[in-house]
Amino acid sequence: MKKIIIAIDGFSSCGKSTMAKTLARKLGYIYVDTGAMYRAVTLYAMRHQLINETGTVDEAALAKHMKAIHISFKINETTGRPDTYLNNECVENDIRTLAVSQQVSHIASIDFVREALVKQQQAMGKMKGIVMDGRDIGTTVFPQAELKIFVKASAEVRAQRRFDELKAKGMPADFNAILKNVEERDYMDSHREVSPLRQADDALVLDNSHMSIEAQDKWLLEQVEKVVGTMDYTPA
Ligand SMILES: Nc1ncnc2c1ncn2[C@@H]1O[C@H](COP(=O)(O)OP(=O)(O)O)[C@@H](O)[C@H]1O
Ligand SMILES: Nc1ccn([C@@H]2O[C@H](COP(=O)(O)OP(=O)(O)O)[C@@H](O)[C@H]2O)c(=O)n1
Repeated sequence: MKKIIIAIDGFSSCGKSTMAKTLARKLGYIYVDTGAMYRAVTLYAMRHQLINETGTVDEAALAKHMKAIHISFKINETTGRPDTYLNNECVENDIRTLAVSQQVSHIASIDFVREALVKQQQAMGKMKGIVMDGRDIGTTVFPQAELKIFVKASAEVRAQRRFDELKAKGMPADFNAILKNVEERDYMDSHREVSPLRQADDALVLDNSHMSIEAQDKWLLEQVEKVVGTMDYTPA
């Protein structure tokens, strides 16, 4: 069966990874969360004091450290989903904290960081059969992707979803702080010089503000089927 590249981009916390994971499982594709990669580099920079509280990065020092930063994904046997590893340490929860969210867009605006991660992402998609989510997948990583989706939802809806998620995990959560972070990251990600977040010209737009997870999964699968024809997949 023809394998394709599926690029899912959009604003922070709108459900990209939720839909990408489910779709990849249904199709038997590889799933890559590129946000987790930027978050892992950020965690490394924080742990090594390469970024200060206001988001100023010691770029010369970080550049030297880049070769020592190895990011990988391993399937978690309990959740069935990929966990993020930084130099062989599982950092799946550490990279999801608000502290990392508040710093990540600074790290993600640095050209040499993007260059290194984009190279790894492109290598992962060489064989196709991949669903990748992020900010620049349809524009920079895989401009040739056969299917591109751009997801949006109101900032309040997105902050509420993130708040509920952190609460459910028993992690600290403050709605106003999350909303502020979501809005600040949207701005920084859309206004940076290198690969800013923008909708690819040939992307399909999905506003899921008032859409259930089930409905968005169904919609997404329909878009895949339009591209590759009816597929033989295992329903989740
Ligand atoms: N359509 C939806 N309706 C309600 N909640 C959703 C929907 N899609 C995703 N979510 C929830 O929103 C939160 C953020 O989703 P996530 O996939 O992590 O977003 P992103 O990858 O865009 O940052 C998760 O807790 C997820 O379960
Ligand atoms: N392809 C990507 C993915 C993420 N990022 C950066 O990484 C941050 C975290 O991404 P994420 O997808 O984990 O963010 P959430 O939407 O899950 O909150 C984003 O706010 C961007 O600054 C990026 O620049 N390019």
